[in-house]
Amino acid sequence: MAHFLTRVVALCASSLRILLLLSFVFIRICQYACSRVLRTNRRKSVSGETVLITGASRGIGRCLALEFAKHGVSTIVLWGRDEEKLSSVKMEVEETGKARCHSYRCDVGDREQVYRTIQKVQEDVGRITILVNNAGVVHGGALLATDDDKIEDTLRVNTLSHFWTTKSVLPSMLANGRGHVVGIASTLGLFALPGVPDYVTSKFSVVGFYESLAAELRAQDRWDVGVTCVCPGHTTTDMFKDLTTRPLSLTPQQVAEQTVEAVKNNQPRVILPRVMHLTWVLNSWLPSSWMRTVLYVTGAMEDMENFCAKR
Ligand SMILES: NC(=O)C1=CN([C@@H]2O[C@H](COP(=O)(O)OP(=O)(O)OC[C@H]3O[C@@H](n4cnc5c(N)ncnc54)[C@H](OP(=O)(O)O)[C@@H]3O)[C@@H](O)[C@H]2O)C=CC1
Ligand SMILES: CC1=C(/C=C/C(C)=C/C=C/C(C)=C/C=O)C(C)(C)CCC1
Repeated sequence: MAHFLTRVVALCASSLRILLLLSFVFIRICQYACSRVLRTNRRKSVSGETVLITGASRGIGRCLALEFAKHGVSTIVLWGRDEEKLSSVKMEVEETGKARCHSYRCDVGDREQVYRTIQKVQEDVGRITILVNNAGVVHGGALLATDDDKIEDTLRVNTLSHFWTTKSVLPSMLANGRGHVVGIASTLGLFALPGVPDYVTSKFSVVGFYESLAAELRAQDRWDVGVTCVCPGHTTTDMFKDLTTRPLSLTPQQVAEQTVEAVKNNQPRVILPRVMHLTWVLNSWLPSSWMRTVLYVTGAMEDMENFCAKR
């Protein structure tokens, strides 16, 4: 009898959650439709801004630099470790004839280097008005098979760097009443796949960082500094090149376009592709076995295991 009652209560709880979820989706759709019809989302221009992009020597960072140039920013500052690749991206930006471009070698995993390089940038170029924290690494490997040094490296580059760069540029943004901080997180900051525990942890932390940054600014009634956290799914760059490409995989160009669009719309969170919103909902609202089934059935679980096996 007790077992039967427990099952009934569990079923009622699940149904209630699904009902709440459907109402939430309905409200969100209405809210979106209203904002499109009434155009309440005020768009801002990025023209004349000075953008700093970390991890700009290739992949998403490179596309971001070219995309921001297309949208009329006046100056782009590129950071990375590979100076040859940085120079080549700098040339590509300059060839567009749309923005000035500077590049600096900086290992964002090294706090003192970040502080020194920011200071140099501010002396050479002036104040940064849009910061894009994009640099990232993945080592790959199950928890017990991953070296401690690699775990620390992932957290330093993927997460802690956002603290150091943001602490460096936020004071001037606040003093001037204008700015935007963007973080490139991941859908792996919303749900986990096996085999990359340090990467997943770093990305969940990045999502938390932007939530708390926005909360802190809004609590002080500061709406003049925008905060955007971008969570892309698998993107066809060097980073996850050993992962099976699927129809839902993104190109770095798509991620860059949606990121600039989100800055212009002052959007706090972007999940790409849009259908990935469902995974966030699944993961946070429904029993964990549902998400595991989706990951299993779609082959996502196996893809990541194969990716790790190639490392
Ligand atoms: N590819 C994907 O499937 C997805 C990627 N992302 C995220 O997008 C961001 C960009 O990734 P993506 O373009 O795909 O990756 P790439 O590997 O193509 O590029 C990574 C960039 O980060 C830079 N970087 C790495 N380590 C450091 C470091 N210690 N200091 C400074 N720069 C560093 C690299 O520059 P250099 O080698 O010159 O130092 C490079 O420019 C990352 O944060 C990643 O986690 C999110 C979702 C999906
Ligand atoms: C969950 C899920 C999928 C796979 C997602 C994957 C494989 C994401 C990988 C993300 C990466 C590599 C992020 C890096 O930061 C599919 C198959 C699209 C179908 C819908 C549900």
